[in-house]
Amino acid sequence: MKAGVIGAGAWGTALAHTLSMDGEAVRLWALEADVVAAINGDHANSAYLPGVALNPTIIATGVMADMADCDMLLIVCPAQHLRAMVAQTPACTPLVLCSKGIEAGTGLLMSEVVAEVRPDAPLAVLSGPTFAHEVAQGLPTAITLACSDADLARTLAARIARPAFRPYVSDDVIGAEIGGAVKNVLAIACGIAEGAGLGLNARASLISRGFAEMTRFGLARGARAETLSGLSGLGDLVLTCSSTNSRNFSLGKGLGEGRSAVDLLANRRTVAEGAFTAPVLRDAARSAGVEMPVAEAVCALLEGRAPVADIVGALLSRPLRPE
Ligand SMILES: NC(=O)C1=CN([C@@H]2O[C@H](COP(=O)(O)OP(=O)(O)OC[C@H]3O[C@@H](n4cnc5c(N)ncnc54)[C@H](O)[C@@H]3O)[C@@H](O)[C@H]2O)C=CC1
Ligand SMILES: O=C(CO)COP(=O)(O)O
Repeated sequence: MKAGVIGAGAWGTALAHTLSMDGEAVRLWALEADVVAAINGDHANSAYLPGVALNPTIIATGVMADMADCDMLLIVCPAQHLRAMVAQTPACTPLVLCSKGIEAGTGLLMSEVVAEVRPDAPLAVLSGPTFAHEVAQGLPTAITLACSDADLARTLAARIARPAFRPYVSDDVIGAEIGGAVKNVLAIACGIAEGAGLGLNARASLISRGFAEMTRFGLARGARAETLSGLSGLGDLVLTCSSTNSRNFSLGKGLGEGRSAVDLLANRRTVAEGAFTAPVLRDAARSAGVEMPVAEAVCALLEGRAPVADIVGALLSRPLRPE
């Protein structure tokens, strides 16, 4: 049996590379024929993960039926495509959800989408501080593997763990998902602060107040506080809010410099999930009665409703309140 990865963007490719490091066969499904050809022919994916010599035991395919003999499937497509992708996967294989986002139109987390599309599929969530290019280089990180079935969690953790890739098991699936989805929106906010030249104090304040928003929203959705302060929440928040290696942070930086979201998002091949999650998160928070002023501010800038200075000014002039 071999591991399967659905989605050959940066993260799917890095995961396939990591899982195949000991010569294990890994099957990688890619949407684009040129990506399939490059992985099989050149052992490279210059479109999404340039500069990495991929292990030759990764076999790419564009045919979903080829994934039927995999003993687990890591789902690593953009969140807004997860419903369509999961509907095509072979039945009864454990699914490990690696996408970070909330579905537009439904407000559903990825596990909730799978529960609709594939109600019988055993599922887990893999989420944490994992820039794809670092993981692909074999640099160390730790990550949350959340699954409501403790036996399956242990089995998957053992299957996925590598010397420099260390999963910690949790049974809080919702908590792990909310951390990964919300941190992308907050990374846009920190990028905005960077682009607008607001300084490192502003960034630290945004991380801290953003984490308070993540926690309020997570608790309202049934997440546990310790999951939100763990690898998939605070861990990934700190990573993504600190570096232009993050697509979300970079998008925010462009917004902070005064460029429009339409301009920044046009014709891009890679995904900045926070741009899609932000309005869904705002609406979900409003309907749950959860205050998320930083997420609201990100939406206002993405929608081009006011200049950066006005939006920052509005955030800073909110009524004073206890921490
Ligand atoms: N890049 C990273 O460091 C990490 C990314 N993730 C998450 O993994 C997910 C995938 O991100 P990346 O691998 O970075 O993608 P990417 O930004 O490198 O590439 C875009 C991906 O979207 C796919 N795509 C485009 N149109 C599609 C469609 N209509 N249907 C299905 N797939 C389509 C492309 O084939 C490609 O695989 C996202 O949810 C992201 O938040 C999670 C952890 C780390
Ligand atoms: O999720 C990530 C790291 O854990 C990647 O972040 P970006 O999608 O912002 O690049």
